[in-house]
Amino acid sequence: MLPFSRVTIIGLGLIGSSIARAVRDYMPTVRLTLHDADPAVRERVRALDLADDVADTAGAAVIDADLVMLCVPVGAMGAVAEAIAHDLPADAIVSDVGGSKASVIAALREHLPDAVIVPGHPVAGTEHSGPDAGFASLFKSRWCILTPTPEAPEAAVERLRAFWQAFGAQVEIMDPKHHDLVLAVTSHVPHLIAYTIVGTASDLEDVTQGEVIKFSAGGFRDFTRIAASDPTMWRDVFLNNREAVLEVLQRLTEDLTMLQRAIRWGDGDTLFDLFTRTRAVRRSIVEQGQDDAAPDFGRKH
Ligand SMILES: NC(=O)c1ccc[n+]([C@@H]2O[C@H](COP(=O)([O-])OP(=O)(O)OC[C@H]3O[C@@H](n4cnc5c(N)ncnc54)[C@H](O)[C@@H]3O)[C@@H](O)[C@H]2O)c1
Ligand SMILES: O=C(O)C(=O)C[C@]1(C(=O)O)C=C[C@@H](O)C=C1
Repeated sequence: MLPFSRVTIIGLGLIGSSIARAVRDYMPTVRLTLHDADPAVRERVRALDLADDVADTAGAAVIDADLVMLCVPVGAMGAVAEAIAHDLPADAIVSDVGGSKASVIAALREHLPDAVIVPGHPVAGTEHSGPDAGFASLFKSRWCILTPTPEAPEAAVERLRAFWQAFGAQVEIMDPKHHDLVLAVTSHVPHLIAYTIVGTASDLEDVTQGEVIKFSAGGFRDFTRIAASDPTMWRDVFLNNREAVLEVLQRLTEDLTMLQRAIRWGDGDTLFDLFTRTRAVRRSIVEQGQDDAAPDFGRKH
């Protein structure tokens, strides 16, 4: 049995269009309605034939939905919730895919005080954005974290679990604040480091007359992939997960200072011990089959 029969997706970039494609592939009988605030995106989505209907307003998109999935940048979640509040059916479940959770939950709750809300976050993505970047297999063998509020009925959480599992995702339930701390460590601060190192190298390019970019080796290239990620999405993530990101950054700064001291004083043991420990972390990830660094992240299979 399908968990939902009338799905609406709002926001049709990488994640929204990937979910639309996955619904088409894995749940072909579901009635799928889409909406994006950008008329050019709506036009493109119509041309790609991703849905039964592409609505011009958020309200019209949700009118008969049993699942409404919000796939906009986290800073826009509140505005979308406000835009659908009047037309949302009383028995519809509202979910989202935002990369931070506590502030999104507060924004959704403010505008939809009586709705059933089951927030989520598929931990899967690429550095690309827009409706052409999506692909149906994006969520296969990846985690999707659900962060339901205490008042969310268990049956609603289970329907969301079934929805993501149908796309091949593994579902984990987590407290929203804990989610925000974990993702600050595993995703948000790593992105900030990539943005920083690529920015610094680009500034240094003037000094080295282009050689930093020209002779960039594999390590730097890997950072440039991450640093090409969508500026709006990531601006919103940092503004909306401020506390957890600042906490992790404080710890990182202390560790960097410790490494700086080790290099200054020729303390090779400290460097060697750290690099040995981090190599073991990488090897255990690979052994657990979670290494997806090798494939092309822009893959469309
Ligand atoms: N990109 C990733 O790797 C990734 C992974 C997991 C979760 N997420 C989350 O998914 C969400 C979307 O990210 P994305 O990568 O698909 O972004 P994207 O830039 O590819 O697409 C976002 C879309 O939302 C639309 N939009 C913006 N404001 C809107 C509004 N008020 N009403 C309707 N549409 C609006 C934009 O026009 C755009 O088409 C974000 O919350 C992000 O944190 C992203
Ligand atoms: O692989 C990438 O390009 C990603 O950045 C994906 C990634 C991540 O950091 O793992 C990015 C943001 C998300 O909210 C979830 C997944």
